[in-house]
Amino acid sequence: MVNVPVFKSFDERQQLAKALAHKIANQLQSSIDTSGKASLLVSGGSTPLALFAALSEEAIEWRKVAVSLVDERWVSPTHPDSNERLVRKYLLKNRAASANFHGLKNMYETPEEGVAMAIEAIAHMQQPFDVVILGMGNDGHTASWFPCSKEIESALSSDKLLLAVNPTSAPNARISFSGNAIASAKQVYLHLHGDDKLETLNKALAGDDVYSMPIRYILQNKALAYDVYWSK
Ligand SMILES: O=C(O)[C@H](O)[C@@H](O)[C@H](O)[C@H](O)COP(=O)(O)O
Repeated sequence: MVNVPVFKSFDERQQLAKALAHKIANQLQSSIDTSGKASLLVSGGSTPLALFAALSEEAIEWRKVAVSLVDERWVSPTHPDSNERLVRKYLLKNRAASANFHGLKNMYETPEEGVAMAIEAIAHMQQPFDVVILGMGNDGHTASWFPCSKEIESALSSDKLLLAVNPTSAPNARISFSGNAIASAKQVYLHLHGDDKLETLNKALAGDDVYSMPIRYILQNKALAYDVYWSK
């Protein structure tokens, strides 16, 4: 089945946040109604904060939802750069406080040493993942698939769920779900704000080299159900 991505644009971030939160909540609840549970992977960064707040208010059976991160900076969960810290602060509150969060950071010094334990930490989440929320950098990275990293080829070809990535253009070593793991999801949302990200998206759509703009791995995947939600 070839997916025809939907592109939805909004004048206000809040409008996007409410609409996308409602859509995601409905998808999670319908998975719960069918299989008794649901799984959600979220990205970090600055874009998703309003979406997390809106999602946290959605009245679904959050105690049956497993939440983890598309990628994580290999820093303490209390560090300002931690995505776990961001999710605990902005998403896992209100009704979503009862969701089951599975962080990726563990006690190992490096993500290379910690990846096996991180895979164990998310092993019981329902797969394929029901919903994955991706952001994008203006270098065309998504997740931690950084074009500057030496691991970019394995990030997009590995059959492992998670791998360590060491970007040179962004702080912190990271751990990230692989291209295959994300592309197997039932639904992916690419969540973007601002004209700069729209310009980057159009540049990515106009070319085909996935290693220079890894977001293309998602955009070119005809079997993957992904929609783009963008606001000014
Ligand atoms: O850990 C991260 O930073 C994210 O997973 C990363 O892929 C993010 O989505 C983009 O870098 C966009 O970040 P902004 O939303 O801050 O522009």
